[in-house]
Amino acid sequence: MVPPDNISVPVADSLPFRSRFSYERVGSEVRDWIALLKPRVISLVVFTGVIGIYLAPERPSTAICLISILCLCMASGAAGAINMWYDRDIDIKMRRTLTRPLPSGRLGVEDTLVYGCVLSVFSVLLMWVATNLWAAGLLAFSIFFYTVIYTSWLKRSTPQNIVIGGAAGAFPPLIGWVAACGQISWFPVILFAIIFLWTPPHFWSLSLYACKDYTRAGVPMLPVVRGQRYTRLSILAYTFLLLGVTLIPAFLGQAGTLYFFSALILGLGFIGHALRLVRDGKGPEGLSHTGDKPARKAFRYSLFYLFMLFVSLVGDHFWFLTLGLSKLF
Ligand code: HEM
Ligand SMILES: CC(C)=CCC/C(C)=C/CC/C(C)=C/COP(=O)(O)OP(=O)(O)O
Repeated sequence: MVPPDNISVPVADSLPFRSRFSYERVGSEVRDWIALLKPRVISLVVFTGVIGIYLAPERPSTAICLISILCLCMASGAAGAINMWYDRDIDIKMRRTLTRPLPSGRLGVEDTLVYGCVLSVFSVLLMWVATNLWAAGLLAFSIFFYTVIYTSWLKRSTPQNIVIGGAAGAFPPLIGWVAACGQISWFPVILFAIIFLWTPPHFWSLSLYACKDYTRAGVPMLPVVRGQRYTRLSILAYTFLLLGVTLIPAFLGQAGTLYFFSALILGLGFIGHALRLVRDGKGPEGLSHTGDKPARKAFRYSLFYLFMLFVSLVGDHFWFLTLGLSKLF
């Protein structure tokens, strides 16, 4: 529509649509909306959920499996967006998070909250319609746990924040299992326990090299409150606990030889990284005397570890089903 002569319009608005439209701008805005979902975190979260679906005793139709995976993706992304909405005041103080869409002002604060809430509600309702009320309830609870219990309460109030808050990220295999078969058993509960115990060494490795960020933002992460040495020893303690718990499925006959040896080797590798962190903390106040490298390596290893551990569960399951080989114990 052509504006009447006596009304002045901003130059950009008076341009024809084609000149105002910029693929680059739209592209970077889409990238920002995706970044709000923490896509790389989603990839591992959803992977553990997929394994929960795969290992369940009953397998629903492919369509239901795909919808359940989509719901897990949307829910964990939505929780990530609400986390970024709530944390925008501290994200602006940390180098690692400064360039996120909200601290850098590229996306609107209210738009982000609406986006996170709409996706959350939609993912839970869709899970309910497509699978069952238990799976939808667990999905809703994990969003609540991550956004309300961890983000708005524990994260800023206690150095044990991620020990308790880690439960949120441990739910996906349980959710996948319940979505697939509508019931619960010990096996997915052990998978929950594995991710629950994996979260502290995963996060504390990162917090060792991001400690200055957390100090600046006033977030009471373990190395800020209890120091580097205590954090390094805590990582070591959790890697031992983790190794013990990962071997349980083999002892209970829920997994066999392939899984047992994979869990053992991967677990010893994690303990190795933790020991290196303890030995490395010989600088002043338990700081590393060789720089950030060992902590960065331990963090990267934590991601590789969880991925490979769940791959080995599937491999092991497949091995038994197709080759009929006997179990270890
Ligand atoms: C409350 C529990 C957890 C905390 C506090 C935590 C913390 C973090 C932090 C601070 C980062 C760095 C993110 C960044 O630089 O943007 C990160 C990265 C990551 N986390 Fe976690 N995490 C938790 C649970 C999990 C869970 C359960 C998973 C998956 C099963 C996971 C998977 C990942 C992945 C894949 C990355 C790498 C992302 C990248 O490369 O950008 N995390 N985590
Ligand atoms: C199904 C479902 C809802 C799953 C939730 C998955 C979940 C809890 C993942 C946790 C991932 C994560 C990066 C936490 C860090 O938050 P942070 O605020 O400490 O880290 P940041 O400083 O990078 O934002």
